[in-house]
Amino acid sequence: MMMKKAYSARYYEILEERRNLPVWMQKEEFLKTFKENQIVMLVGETGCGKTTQIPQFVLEAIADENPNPNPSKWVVGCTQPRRVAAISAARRVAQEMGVEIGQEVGYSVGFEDRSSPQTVLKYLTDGMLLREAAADPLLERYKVIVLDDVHERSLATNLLSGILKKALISRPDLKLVVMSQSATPWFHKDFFRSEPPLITVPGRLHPVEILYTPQPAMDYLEAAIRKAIQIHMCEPPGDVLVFLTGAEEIRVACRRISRSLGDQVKVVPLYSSFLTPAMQHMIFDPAPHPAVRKIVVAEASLAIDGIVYVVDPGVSRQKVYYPPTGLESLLVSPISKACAEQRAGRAGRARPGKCFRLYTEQNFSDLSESRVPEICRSNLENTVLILKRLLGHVNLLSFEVVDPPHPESFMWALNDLCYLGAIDDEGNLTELGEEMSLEVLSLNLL
Ligand SMILES: Nc1ncnc2c1ncn2[C@@H]1O[C@H](COP(=O)(O)OP(=O)(O)OP(=O)(O)O)[C@@H](O)[C@H]1O
Repeated sequence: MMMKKAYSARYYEILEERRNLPVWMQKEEFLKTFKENQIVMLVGETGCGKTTQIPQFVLEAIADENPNPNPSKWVVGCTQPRRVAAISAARRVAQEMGVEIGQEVGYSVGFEDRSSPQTVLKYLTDGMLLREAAADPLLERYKVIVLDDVHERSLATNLLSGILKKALISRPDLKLVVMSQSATPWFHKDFFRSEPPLITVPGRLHPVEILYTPQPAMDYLEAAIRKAIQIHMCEPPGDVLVFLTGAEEIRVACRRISRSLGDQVKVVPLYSSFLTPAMQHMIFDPAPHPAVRKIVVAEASLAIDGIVYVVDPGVSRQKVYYPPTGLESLLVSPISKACAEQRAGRAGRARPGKCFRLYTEQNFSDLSESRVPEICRSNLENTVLILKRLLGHVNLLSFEVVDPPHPESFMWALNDLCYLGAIDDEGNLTELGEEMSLEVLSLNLL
């Protein structure tokens, strides 16, 4: 491949693990499809190897076609809706490729940029790529963009769909890979000029038994802590993944579980502001002894091996918009059925597992089918400010995105911004509008 150097024994060990991931079964099909098309769609279950392997296949395809590539012109950018996923994937892929993080493989999230002129594969949040598009709307420094986890329907990935749609027409040399865990509006044949090929990677999930509570838990934090302890006391060996909604709750739960079970378990918190390299080892490495059970308490999940039990309280912290006040807030809200199924799926990767839902079967049937796109849960005035700042004179009504808001809502947002003095009669940002857009950008996209 591209790093011409002697590899360590660990490199070959990891290579063996990688070759067992489901995406490797379709590597040749992917390489051929990628080489023959400008856009490729890929759908694959959690843990099949999308995030870590596909960008490396892309590097291989580019190297096949360009024997002397110029790193400053053919960077592969892989977006993630969450920081924790971008950092974790970059570190893992650097290890898999036997390179130092920040050199050939890097990441860029929030205020942290671990990339360099040598970087050929950069993991970044979708918000960071959107910011880069402000200065470089055709994304000239990228040869390939891999958009990951588009099923999450984040605002930034949605806005990137409009930017990429234009860039792909202006730059026939730019390529796009869109990856998802399930079918998404990206796959509708009308969004791009022609229908892109779709590669489906079959999962290898074992059956997962779903257990509901007879009554919904009144205090989901308390119920989740008790369930984790009970699983350890009553269930055969196997690691546990507990979903909670934020750093504070995760810290409380970790403390309480550790206090109750002591060194019979290894309790690991997983949230973005706490993802040090040492923490990452604790999350992915098996427990120090087979008799010790690993319990990961997470706000969002990564594909972690060895999980057999999942505790799902049925909620997550989500952006919610309340039109009468125009305010956006992060509220603990019910997840969708699709999200509940993905959470359950985390239990069945290694062997048959169990998912303990801390709510009733009726509560599950009442959940919405899939996640509401973030653009529909956001204050559109903020979205207009972001677009105006990033794209200048863009005609918002002709800016097509995969998950479009109602066209009239754009008009209302523009009217309100004019009324506030953030936009002038020609639709340009005023000085006040520039200031407001800067604030909105840093709050929404970092
Ligand atoms: N940071 C890491 N450290 C160790 N192993 C990892 C790490 N990240 C991923 N892996 C391994 O690679 C496998 C594939 O993970 P990957 O994130 O590529 O899957 P995925 O299909 O993208 O899953 P998802 O859709 O849930 O993101 C995991 O099951 C795990 O074995």
